[in-house]
Amino acid sequence: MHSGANRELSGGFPFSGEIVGESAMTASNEAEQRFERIRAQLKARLGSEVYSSWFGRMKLVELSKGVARMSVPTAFLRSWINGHYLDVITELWKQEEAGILKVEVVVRSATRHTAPDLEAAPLRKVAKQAQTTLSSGTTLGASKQERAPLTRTTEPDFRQNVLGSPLDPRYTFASFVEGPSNRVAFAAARAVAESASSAVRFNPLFLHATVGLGKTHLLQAIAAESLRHNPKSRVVYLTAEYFMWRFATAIRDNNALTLKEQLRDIDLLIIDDMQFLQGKSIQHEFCHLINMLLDSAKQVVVAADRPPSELESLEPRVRSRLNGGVALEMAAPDYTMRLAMLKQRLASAKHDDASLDIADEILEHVARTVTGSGRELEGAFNQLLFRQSFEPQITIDRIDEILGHIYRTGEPKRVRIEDIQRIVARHYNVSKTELLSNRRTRTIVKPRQVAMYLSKVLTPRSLPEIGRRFGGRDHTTVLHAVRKIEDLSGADNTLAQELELLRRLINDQA
Ligand SMILES: Nc1ncnc2c1ncn2[C@@H]1O[C@H](COP(=O)(O)OP(=O)(O)OP(=O)(O)O)[C@@H](O)[C@H]1O
Repeated sequence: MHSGANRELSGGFPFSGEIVGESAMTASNEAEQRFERIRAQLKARLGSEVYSSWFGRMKLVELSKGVARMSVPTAFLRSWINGHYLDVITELWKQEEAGILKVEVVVRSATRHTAPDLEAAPLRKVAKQAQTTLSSGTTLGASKQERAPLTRTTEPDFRQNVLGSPLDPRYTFASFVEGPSNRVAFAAARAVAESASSAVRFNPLFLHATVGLGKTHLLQAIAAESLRHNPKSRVVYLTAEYFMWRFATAIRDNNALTLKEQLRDIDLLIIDDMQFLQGKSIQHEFCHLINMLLDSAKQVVVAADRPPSELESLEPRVRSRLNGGVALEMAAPDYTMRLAMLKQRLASAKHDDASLDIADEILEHVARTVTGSGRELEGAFNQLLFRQSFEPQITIDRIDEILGHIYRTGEPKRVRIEDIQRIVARHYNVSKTELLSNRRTRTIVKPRQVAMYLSKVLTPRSLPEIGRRFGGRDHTTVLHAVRKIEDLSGADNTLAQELELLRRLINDQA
C-alpha cells in the first residue's frame, strides 16, 4: 500500500487517505454528514426494507472534483443500484451539493483480504472471475487483491463507468519471472502490448498452461502495458465466466444491446479462463464479438488451461477462430525461475516491512522442493512468512514439516462438491436427495443456495459445472444463489457465522 497525500475536495472538504481501497479512505466529517443525510432520505423515500436490501452496505469513498463516489461490496449490488437507483441518488447528491456533476458506485474490491493460506487458492479463482477492465478503469466485479503482494508499479484506478475494474497493479511484465518455460509466451505478450493496434501480428494470441503458471499474471500485464503505451486505447480484461455473467444479466435487464455496443468499441480484448465459456447463445455472442474484432484488426488475447483444439465444450466455429492465430504453451518454472519468484516476493514483502527476512538457504531449499506452479510457490512463501513471524529461528526440517502437504500432493488440497453437499445437508438436516431435487420449500432452498455458494467459493469449478452437479441446473440459477448468499451474508450476521462454520467443516474434511 502506499500513502496518498491529503487532498482538497472541490467542495472544500479536506480528504485524506490511501488510494488502495475505500476502506483506506476516510471521507471528511462534513462529507460523511452529507452522505448520512442522503442515506436518510433514501430510506424515507424507498422504505427501510428496500433501503437495507440495496443500500445497507453502501459507503462513501470520496467526494472530489464534482464526483461523489460510493462503494458497495458486490458487483451485483453495483449493477442493480446503477440500473435502478442512480437517478434518485444523483438527485439527492445534487440537492446536497450543487457542484456535483457525477455520481459513481464502485465495488469495494481492494478490501477483500484473506489469510495467507494455501487453501485460499480456489477463492482467488472466484475473485478473478469477476474482473473486467476498460481503459478508463471501470469495474464489474471484485479483484484479485487476495494474492500475496508483488511490487506495485501503478496505483489502482478508481474511475468507473459501466464496465470494468482496475487491474491488479502487481501483475506487470516487470514482476513476471521469465525463463525457458515461458520465454516465447512472454515475448509474444510483450509484442502485443507494445504494438500499436495497427500493427497486430499474432491474432488471436492464445496462451495455455495448467493451473497457476502465470496466465492471468501475463494477461493483466498485457492490459496494463498496453494502457501505459497508449492510455487512450480501450482495453477489456475479463474472464469467460464473467463474460457469461455479464451477458446473462444484460439479457435479464434488457440491455444486451448496450453491452454489445460497449464491447464492439474496444481495441484490445483479453479473455481469461476460456475453458469455462459455456452455453450456445453465449458462445454465439462471443464468436460474433471476436469475429468482429479480428475482422477490424483489433487484438484479441485468450488464455485457457489447454490448447484451442482441446476445448471440447466450445462450438467448432469458436474453436476454429481461436485456432487461427498463434497458440503458445507455458510450462512449469525451473529451479532458477522458482528461486527468482521467491526472491521477488521477499523483496516485495520487505518493501512493506523492512524487518522481514528469510535466509537464502531457506529460499533455495523451498525453490528446490516446491516444484509445481507459481501458485504453489506463492502458498509456500506465504506460509514461510507467516511462520517466520513467530518462529524466527525456523529450521529446514521444520519447513519440511510445515510445507509437507505441498511437497506430497504437489497441489493445495482440493475441496470436493460432494463433501460440500454432504456437510451442508447434514448441517441443515435435509437429505442430499432433497438438496438436489426441484423442491422449492424454504427449508430446502436455503441449504441448496448455501451449498451452491460454497461450491463456488471453495472449489475452482465453473458455474455450469456446479449447476450440473446440483441436479442439472442452469448456470444462471447457480449465479443467482451465489449472489443471494453473498448479499444476505453481508447483512445477516448469523448467516455469515453459519457460512464460516461450514467452511471450516468442509476444509477439515478436504
Ligand atoms: N513467471 C512468473 N513470474 C512471477 N509470478 C508468477 C509467475 N508464474 C506464476 N506466478 C504467480 O503465481 C500465481 C498464480 O499465477 P496466475 O494466477 O497468473 O496463474 P494462472 O495460470 O492464471 O492460473 P489459473 O489457471 O488457476 O487461473 C500468481 O501470484 C502469479 O503472480
